[in-house]
Amino acid sequence: MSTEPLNDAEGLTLDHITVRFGGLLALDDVSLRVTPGRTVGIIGPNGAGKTTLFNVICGFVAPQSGALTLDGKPFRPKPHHLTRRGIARTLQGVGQFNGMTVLENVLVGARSRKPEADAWEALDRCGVAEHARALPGSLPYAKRKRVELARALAARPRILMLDEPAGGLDADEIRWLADLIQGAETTVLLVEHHMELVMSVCDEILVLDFGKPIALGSPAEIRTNDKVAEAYLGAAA
Ligand SMILES: Nc1ncnc2c1ncn2[C@@H]1O[C@H](COP(=O)(O)OP(=O)(O)OP(=O)(O)O)[C@@H](O)[C@H]1O
Repeated sequence: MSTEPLNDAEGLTLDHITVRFGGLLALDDVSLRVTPGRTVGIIGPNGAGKTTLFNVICGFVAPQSGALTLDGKPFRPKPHHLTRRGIARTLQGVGQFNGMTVLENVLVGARSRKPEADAWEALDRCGVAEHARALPGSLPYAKRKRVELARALAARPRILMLDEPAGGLDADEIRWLADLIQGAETTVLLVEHHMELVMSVCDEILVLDFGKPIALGSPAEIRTNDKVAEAYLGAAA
């Protein structure tokens, strides 16, 4: 894996990121370039550092060393500025405000001068427009996951970060999700345990193990990588 300094190309780069929580090395010198339009998977066993990596990109966790760039410029992410910078993230689970309707929840994500139009378009795209006036808590789990996706899409992000979007979904819903990701006209960062989904939608996959990047490559390369088999796929088998 390359340890060359990353140049100032378009897109998001993480350059030698290290995060420690006390004595625990959660991310150990992780570099990644996310080129616009690509779908990049981040996989690894439980505790490998995937969520921490997402939290660094979102500004929830500040790395002890390393740097990020966005479109070639230094990027010091702040959670409340993310959508303004073109980044939207779904949360694990469903994470909605229960006192608000589905539409109101999705409007929280919308940022343009026409938030209603963006919210309705996102609801439509996720197949949940008919539930716009419902309270999220009245919907089945899979529909609530779609609402969570719609909330992120309503921001019209350039970079869509999906945190375990397949968790708790059945095979039909996962197929629908795969189609949505493949049809997305944005860069997608995907943290996911569902290997079939990751392998089918990603252009490139970063594998972490105990915070260390152990492989970076196409799905075919990752499938046949011995270190990955040992660290992750073997463990899941
Ligand atoms: N705020 C924190 N304080 C202390 N330790 C933390 C904190 N956040 C994460 N960790 C630890 O850092 C390591 C990486 O955690 P992280 O949640 O990033 O892993 P993950 O790959 O997302 O795991 P999972 O697949 O289970 O979600 C784990 O050992 C975790 O316990």
